[in-house]
This record gives sequence, C-alpha cells and structure tokens, in this order.
Amino acid sequence: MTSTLADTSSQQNGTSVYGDYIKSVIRTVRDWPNPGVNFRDITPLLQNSAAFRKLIDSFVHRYQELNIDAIAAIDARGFIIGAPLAYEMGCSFVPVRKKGKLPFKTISETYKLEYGEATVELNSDAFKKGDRIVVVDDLIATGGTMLAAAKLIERTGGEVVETAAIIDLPELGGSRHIREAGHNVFAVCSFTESE
Ligand SMILES: O=P(O)(O)OC[C@H]1O[C@H](OP(=O)(O)OP(=O)(O)O)[C@H](O)[C@@H]1O
Ligand SMILES: Nc1ncnc2[nH]cnc12
Repeated sequence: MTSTLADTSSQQNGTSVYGDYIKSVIRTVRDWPNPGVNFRDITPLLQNSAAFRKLIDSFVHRYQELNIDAIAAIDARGFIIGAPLAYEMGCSFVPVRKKGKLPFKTISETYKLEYGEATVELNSDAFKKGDRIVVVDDLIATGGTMLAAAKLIERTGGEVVETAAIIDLPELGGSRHIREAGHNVFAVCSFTESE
C-alpha cells in the first residue's frame, strides 16, 4: 500500500521541520551573478556535515514509504542531493541533463529563460510506464527547469509523484506555476526577495 503525501498544495513552501535550520546555513550573495540578483548559495550547507545529513534525511523521511522507483535529479546542483537520496532510499538515480551531455538516445524539452532559452534532456530508456518518480533540484526560481524535467518524465509514461527542492523563491512564481500544471511541490525552505 502506498502512503500519501502531506498536502502542500495550499502552501507557499514546504513543511520540513528542519526548514529554519537549513535556511540558516544557506548564504545569500547579493548582486551575483548580475546586479539585483540575490544568489542563494548552498555551499555552506554542503560544508556543514550535520546540516547536509539533516537535509538528506528530511527528503528520505518524506519519500521512503511512497514506493518511489527513481529520483530524477536536475543538472548540476540537483545531483548533489539526488544521488545520496537515491542511495539512501535504495532506488534508481536518473540525471536530467543540460543539452548535449547524454551520449545515448534522448528526449528533450526547451523552455524560456529571462533572456533566451534552455534545453534539458533525458535518456529515452530512463523510465517505464507507471514508474513513480520524485524530481529534485536545489532551487525553484521561475520553475522553468523543474517543469521541463517533469514534462520529460511524463512523456516517458512515468508518474511525477512530487517535485522537490531545498529552496523556493515564491515571489518569482515558479512553485505556483508548477502546481498549476498539476504537480505537487515541496521545498525545505523559502526566501523572499528582501531576505
Ligand atoms: O526555476 P528556474 O528559473 O528554472 O531556475 C532554477 C534552476 O537554475 C539553477 O540552475 P543553473 O541553470 O544555474 O545550473 P547549475 O545547477 O548547473 O548551476 C538552479 O540550480 C535550478 O536548476
Ligand atoms: N537566486 C538564485 N540563487 C541561486 N540559484 C539560482 N538559480 C536561479 N536563481 C537563483
């Protein structure tokens, strides 16, 4: 029997009990890489072994009873959490890569960036119909990357059980956009623009 997820659909962000702690070890670098951008830097979190363990454990705790077949992780920062999560859950790890990195037959999705566009790719044999998949990344901003990854998975016949991130930037509208497309969204913590 498959357990169900806590309903996060009416919430702006996640419900992790470690949310405030994880947030406290994420560094904000102002005006990087461009003026006006507040870059949310997860490297202090990764360097803090206790915090990194709590982060991975909170994802494991959320998904371990849900009969998940695979963690799909988004290139590149999503790999950092996707690999230990899949290892701990005893399920597959599948990379969603930036264009031109996968040597085998792929499917691709192109999405809009603030300026221009980007493409993500997935191995065409990564999933089979009915596979239950959690998609992970470090951060949801406009939501374009996460939504493109979810579309790729659905094209293979896989079921996106949830899209998950460490950080949500709710004022950029990405998590709302992903929910409006019909997906569950979970984030461990969120930052407002002024934080
Ligand atoms: O919600 P969005 O507006 O799509 O933005 C979020 C994406 O942007 C960042 O990746 P980036 O392309 O900078 O790649 P990296 O992980 O290789 O640094 C981040 O890691 C997410 O994947
Ligand atoms: N503000 C931000 N901080 C870190 N990574 C990002 N990717 C997109 N926006 C970002």
